[in-house]
Amino acid sequence: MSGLSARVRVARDRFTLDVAVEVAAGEVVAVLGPNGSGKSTLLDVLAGLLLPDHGRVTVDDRVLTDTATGVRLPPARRGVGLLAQDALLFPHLTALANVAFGPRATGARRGRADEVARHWLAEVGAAEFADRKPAALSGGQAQRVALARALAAEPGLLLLDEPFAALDVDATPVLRGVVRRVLAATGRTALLVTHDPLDALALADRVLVLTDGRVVEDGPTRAVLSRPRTAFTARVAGLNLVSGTGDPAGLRTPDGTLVAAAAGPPGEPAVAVFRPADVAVYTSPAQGSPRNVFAAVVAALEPHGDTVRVRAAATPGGPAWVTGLAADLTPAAVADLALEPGTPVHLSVKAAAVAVHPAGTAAAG
Ligand SMILES: Nc1ncnc2c1ncn2[C@@H]1O[C@H](COP(=O)(O)OP(=O)(O)OP(=O)(O)O)[C@@H](O)[C@H]1O
Repeated sequence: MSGLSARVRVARDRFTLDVAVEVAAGEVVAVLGPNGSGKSTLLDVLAGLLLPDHGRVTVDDRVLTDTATGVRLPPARRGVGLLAQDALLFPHLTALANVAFGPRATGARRGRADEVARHWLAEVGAAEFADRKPAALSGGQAQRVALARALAAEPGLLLLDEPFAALDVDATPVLRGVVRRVLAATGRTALLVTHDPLDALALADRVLVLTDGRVVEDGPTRAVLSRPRTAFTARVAGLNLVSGTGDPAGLRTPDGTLVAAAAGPPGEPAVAVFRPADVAVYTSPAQGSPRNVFAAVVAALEPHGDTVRVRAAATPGGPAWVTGLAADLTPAAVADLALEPGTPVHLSVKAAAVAVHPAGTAAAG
């Protein structure tokens, strides 16, 4: 098929990556996953830096790796471009020469290579930096040049490995906008590894979630992030998620707790999802309209924009699914309640704020 088709198995002592990944021509797929889930291992295999134990990787029907037939094209001959966290430009070359390097290496004459480089520098809004060396570029400017360099090689597959992770907060949205525009304009097939759900929402058509070397979620970006099936996806999407079984009154957890909500799919695996902003925190049990109240202890207090995100942990002997739930409070409320790690609390969320979705078998994550 055109685009990327990869079946990859890499076995290590305590970790096995075993995935099949298809990215249609022109599609952008984001790969999310906890630390150690295998994202870098997957990218290394696609880039040709790591030979899988078993696997086959094709881009636009060209075989790049095939362990069955012994094919292993080296990184430079795969037609796979990489934009990493750091720009990794040649320090002694100008931005123009950095971008022209790829076309030169594949045989273009100097004048033609410079022309191609100027085109791509203009595409990423970096034309004015053409004569500067990397030391005279900001992080965001250097990343633009690195993106131009990756695109100048006309890669059949573009790998974006946490491309904004090393940038200032101000530079990230600007570069994200540049990447978005360029991906749309050039129709590149791309795989994006990121920790930021905003990157996935802004750039990717589809999201894959890796956990322990397996794909546990795969679907359109918005659907996966707004209807997460695993606790990890819910966490990155900034949502609370509780797994259990659908019930006419909401969701029943394995320990028998009812999470009240509009009806769930009766008897089927399901997840209850609610936003941290909809969770109230009390130091004594709350009363009132139909609401859920879960006993917990404060695990951590994290700054989160204008609010404080209260991370909860299970009470001793209490149900484990409470661990990781989040509530967003104002700093004043945190002070009023005298919350600190270890404080026993009650988390309260109205049934109307809880959505129950059918879940795949990965719901326990
Ligand atoms: N060179 C290596 N040799 C042995 N084990 C490794 C090596 N590189 C990674 N691992 C292990 O393989 C597993 C997957 O690691 P990988 O770096 O692919 O995860 P990741 O999802 O990219 O994580 P992160 O988000 O932290 O970058 C981990 O258990 C890791 O400790």
